[in-house]
Amino acid sequence: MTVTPYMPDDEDDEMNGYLKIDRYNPEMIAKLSAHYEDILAQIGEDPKREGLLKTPERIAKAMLFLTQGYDLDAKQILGSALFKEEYSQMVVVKDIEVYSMCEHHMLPFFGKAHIAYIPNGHVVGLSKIPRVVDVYARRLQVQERLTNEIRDCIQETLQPVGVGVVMECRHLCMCMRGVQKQNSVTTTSAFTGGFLQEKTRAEFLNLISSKLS
Ligand SMILES: Nc1nc2c(ncn2[C@@H]2O[C@H](COP(=O)(O)OP(=O)(O)OP(=O)(O)O)[C@@H](O)[C@H]2O)c(=O)[nH]1
Ligand SMILES: [Zn+2]
Repeated sequence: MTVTPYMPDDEDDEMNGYLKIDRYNPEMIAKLSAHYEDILAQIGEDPKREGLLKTPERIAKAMLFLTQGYDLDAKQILGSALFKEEYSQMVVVKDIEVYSMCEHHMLPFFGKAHIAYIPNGHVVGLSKIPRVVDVYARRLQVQERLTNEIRDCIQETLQPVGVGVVMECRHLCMCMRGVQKQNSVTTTSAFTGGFLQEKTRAEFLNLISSKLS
């Protein structure tokens, strides 16, 4: 079996050491592929039929991608782009797409994260906020822990006046199986510092509910 090693698609990633290429090494992919081949047989498929020949390897690569957060350091990523700046109002990055997998069924849950902080002498490079979301989302998760981990990472690294995180997700384990509710959305939130005050929290919630046309 030929295995193509994963390469970061962005030089910046490589330079910052975000991705440890070892995660995608051929030995690891081959080991995982063997397990998935076995699973295909166990569920009643024929792993030797043409359409499935490369499937174990594809799943192995997909799973390594979807769980790459275990090899990434969110605090290091966030801390790599802090800029001294006297801006003291709320910074909000909203509608960040989130794709994660629930730790109970390993089925996807997905939706949006809305994140705000009030700087305390430093601002962070904006792209680092969605990167932090991805680091924690690309692990086996529950939505509540994911929400708290994002909050704690920003609070501890940036030490801002406060952090607010709101997440809205659909869980496929509740849609495709089990209770089979297609439209339910779960909202979680986590706050620190200034966001524990009603006025600040209301400003954040108001900003994330407004639509840009
Ligand atoms: N709190 C929380 N629960 C989650 C999350 N993702 C999935 N779950 C729930 O985890 C629970 C696992 O419950 P179990 O009774 O052990 O598993 P189950 O028999 O598959 O449950 P059903 O989904 O009700 O069929 C289910 O209620 C899921 O809806 C999450 O992010 N947060
Ligand atoms: Zn689940």
